Amino acid sequence: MECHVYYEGDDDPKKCTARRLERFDKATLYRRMEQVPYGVVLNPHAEQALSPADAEEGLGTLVALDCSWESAEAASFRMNGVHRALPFLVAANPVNYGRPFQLTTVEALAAACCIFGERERAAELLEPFRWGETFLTLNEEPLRRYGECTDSSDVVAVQEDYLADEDAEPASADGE
Ligand SMILES: C[S@@+](CC[C@H](N)C(=O)[O-])C[C@H]1O[C@@H](n2cnc3c(N)ncnc32)[C@H](O)[C@@H]1O
Repeated sequence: MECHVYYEGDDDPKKCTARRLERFDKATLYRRMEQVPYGVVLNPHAEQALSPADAEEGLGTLVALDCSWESAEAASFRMNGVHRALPFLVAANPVNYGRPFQLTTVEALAAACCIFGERERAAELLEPFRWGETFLTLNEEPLRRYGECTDSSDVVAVQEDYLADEDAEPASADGE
């Protein structure tokens, strides 16, 4: 799976996972939008959830936008391709550990590889990050279940299980 990143460059360069991916030759970064190839665009604002059915649509290419979360509004995702949101998964990076949906660029690319059945590629992307393996272990079950789905509506149905657990947690804590 080829990994491409449109690099906005407005986030802390020391913590930027896309720059580290480029340094380790695991993804290609672009400073100009028109240079970014067509593919499955990982876009948290997309209406449809990513599923194994999208693997062929993207022609073996994944695209992410690396920018700060402040500037990651819907209008920033102008890349050419099939736009998909990742379903419920939690971050393992130290900045957002345990937070659902807001993944780093490398976590998002690795999650998409797993959903497309390319777990080895996911592990390879995460290898330069000390918390990389934790992302795969923390999300092992949902990633496996999403990867077994047929289409986006299946993925959303599986996601409901995890969202229901999230809702239940504060209620049980309060319910003493
Ligand atoms: C907003 S940037 C933040 C990058 C961070 N500065 C870093 O160093 O990795 C994260 C990118 O990963 C992808 N991404 C993260 N969470 C996602 C989700 N829930 N659905 C789809 N794409 C997601 C998007 O391309 C998003 O723009």
